[in-house]
Amino acid sequence: MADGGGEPDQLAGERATAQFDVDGMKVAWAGSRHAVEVADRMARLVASDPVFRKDTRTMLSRKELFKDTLKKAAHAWKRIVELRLTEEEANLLRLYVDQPGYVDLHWGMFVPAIKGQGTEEQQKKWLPMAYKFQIIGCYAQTELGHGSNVQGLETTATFDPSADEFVMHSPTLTSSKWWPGGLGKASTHAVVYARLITEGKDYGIHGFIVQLRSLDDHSPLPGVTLGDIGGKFGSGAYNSMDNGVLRFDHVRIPRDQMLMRLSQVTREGKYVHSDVPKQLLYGTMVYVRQTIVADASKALSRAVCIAVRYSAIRKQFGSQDGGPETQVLNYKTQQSRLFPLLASAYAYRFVGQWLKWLYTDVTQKLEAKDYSTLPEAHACTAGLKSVTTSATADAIEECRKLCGGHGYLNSSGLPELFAVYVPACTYEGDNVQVARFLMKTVAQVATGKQPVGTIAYMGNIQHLMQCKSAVNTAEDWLNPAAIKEVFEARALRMAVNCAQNISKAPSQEEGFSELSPDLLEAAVAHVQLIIVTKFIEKLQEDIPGPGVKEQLQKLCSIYALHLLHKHLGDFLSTGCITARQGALANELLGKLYAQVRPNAVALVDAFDYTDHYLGSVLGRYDGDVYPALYEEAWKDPLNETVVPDGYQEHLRPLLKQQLKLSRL
Ligand SMILES: CCCCCCCC/C=C\CCCC(=O)SCCNC(=O)CCNC(=O)[C@H](O)C(C)(C)COP(=O)(O)OP(=O)(O)OC[C@H]1O[C@@H](n2cnc3c(N)ncnc32)[C@H](O)[C@@H]1OP(=O)(O)O
Ligand SMILES: Cc1cc2nc3c(=O)[nH]c(=O)nc-3n(C[C@H](O)[C@H](O)[C@H](O)COP(=O)(O)OP(=O)(O)OC[C@H]3O[C@@H](n4cnc5c(N)ncnc54)[C@H](O)[C@@H]3O)c2cc1C
Repeated sequence: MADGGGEPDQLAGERATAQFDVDGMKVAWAGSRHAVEVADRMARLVASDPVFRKDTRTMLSRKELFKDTLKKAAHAWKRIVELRLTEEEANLLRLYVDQPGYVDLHWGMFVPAIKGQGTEEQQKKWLPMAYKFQIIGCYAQTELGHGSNVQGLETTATFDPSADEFVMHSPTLTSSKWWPGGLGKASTHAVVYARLITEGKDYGIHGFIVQLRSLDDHSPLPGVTLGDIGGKFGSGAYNSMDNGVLRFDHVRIPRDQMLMRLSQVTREGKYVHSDVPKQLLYGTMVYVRQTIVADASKALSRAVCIAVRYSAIRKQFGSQDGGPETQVLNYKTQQSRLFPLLASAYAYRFVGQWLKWLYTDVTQKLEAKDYSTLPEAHACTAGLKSVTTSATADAIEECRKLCGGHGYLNSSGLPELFAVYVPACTYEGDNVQVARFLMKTVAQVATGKQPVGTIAYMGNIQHLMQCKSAVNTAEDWLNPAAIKEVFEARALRMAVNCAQNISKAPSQEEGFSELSPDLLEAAVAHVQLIIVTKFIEKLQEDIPGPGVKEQLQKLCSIYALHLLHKHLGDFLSTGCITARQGALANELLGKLYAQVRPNAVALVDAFDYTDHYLGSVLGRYDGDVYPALYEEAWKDPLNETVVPDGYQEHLRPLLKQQLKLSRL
């Protein structure tokens, strides 16, 4: 036992009860043995480097934090170059540095925008500079007055044939670019989205590469107004990012800085649109949404890892005679709140891996001019992004509550994790854009067209509209086919209900508007079906390691059945299950929680996170929580002096005055 009552042995005991091979689970989580090895190596590289320390980050002022972010980004780049890291290694190194900054947008959006929307010539010119950090780029789309509605953007790019240049201009206050990460202080360039005007006609939104700052002294170029938009939610957290404001006053750029893969403006000013679908303009968003889904499982698994380990250490009640108290992880309520989140972390991990595959597949098809899978990719990325981010933000907050009072301390890591994570619900849109896609599919199914991919189940409409679940015992819910059938039936029936109600409206648009809350629920049901299905499909793969597949089967059942329990109203009102079957699902959930209990700590160990990356005294691998909490407290700047600053001015006179009054 450690000094002060911490119980490091407690976690060793927990690890000893695991009924599966943790190394095997690490492989299942990471995707391959190679992925485990690289991630482990990069995590340790970061953890052992003093420049990447982050334990006092929440105590820094905004300016100190931003400078620290610049230092870490530069140091990370130095290490990447010195060690000749591969792209995979470099991405992981940045992940483990774990501090949002301009590099995220440079690699995550600026480079992909040029790759996706630039011609070969433009890529040849700009990408080598971006790859070597000779220029730093951001993605400047959102404006003060327009975020979700991209077609409503006001910034103009007017072609001037006499000079062969575009004139970039911000005509109103609301047209100021507002929010782009990295824009405020770091970026030298941006991909700017603006209305293209040529020959007096407005051709809508297009992308342009614009230099913003001097490459000599970093000052804004003439006609460019730039700055940071101000402090954001939480101490530290996303304030390491310089989200910025940008205004143009008739700034000129050469014609060839319009991204011209989708459409071109000729030397004479003629607008030409190629045969590429115009929605490819939104391709960078599809790419980044796919990465945001993968990030959801990372953020969620971190929170769950902290909450599970701490719940195994923390003891409350249970002894009337001075004997040991009960680990809070043994309480059924703690399990019923925590284990669905543990299962969700695994579910999001696997759906994220699948989404990455889907994105790669679509990209290859696009190269071959096959655009058929683009609508599905758009619907899946937008839908999964929206559902996984909002569930993850809620889950991090739930993990904080599950850690009681100590979860509210910065040293728990949870407040910062929440504050950094929660904007993911907002950026890249919070609407589940999948609903229109579903309504189109329902209409197509009615004409006899057979849907494919994630909407293939809709082709089974005859069966799914009238089937009744055959579940008769709690254990029947362990059958993946039984789960899949009710999730498919629920999603389809909700979508068909919406389509029928829309058809009764005076016009389709009015129907869409009136029914948008129902459409959102139908979209969520469809997205949850995708996540459940991808988890089930994962279990059909060869998963080596004693007991690994069995644990994943339990987690898959927990993930699906907790959704069924949470959305019981949907399943009952659409007639997919009976109230008794709902109760049986809940009965099985209780049994599954008991089976996961001895494996819980090992299941979070399989995420393979270093203490540095977790950044939490409550989630420490060794479980030595109390001495660490105690030690952390003394690091607070308030404890630098025993008597606080301000005592002489504000406390002493007050206390003296009270003394005088009491003597009266
Ligand atoms: C190393 C990697 C690290 C990466 C980590 C990076 C993290 C960085 C952190 C933060 C980054 C944040 C960046 C941003 O926030 S950038 C700004 C994002 N902005 C948005 O998300 C705006 C949201 N709005 C939308 O998405 C809009 O709905 C819209 C799609 C733009 C609407 O456009 P529009 O009005 O033209 O379109 P419609 O809705 O009418 O749709 C027309 C048809 O097009 C189809 N569609 C829409 N989008 C797409 C797409 N992306 N791909 C394919 N098809 C698309 C749509 O379904 C309609 O089809 P239909 O057949 O019905 O006509
Ligand atoms: C931390 C952070 C980083 C960002 N980084 C970038 C960046 O790098 N580059 C960039 O260009 N942008 C960036 N953004 C901007 C971001 O993409 C937008 O904030 C986002 O797209 C939402 O737009 P909005 O803020 O205008 O919200 P709004 O669209 O004003 O949304 C407000 C509310 O209205 C609802 N709403 C909007 N339209 C509809 C509709 N048609 N039907 C129903 N409800 C609707 C929304 O759901 C929401 O509830 C960032 C934002 C944040 C918070």
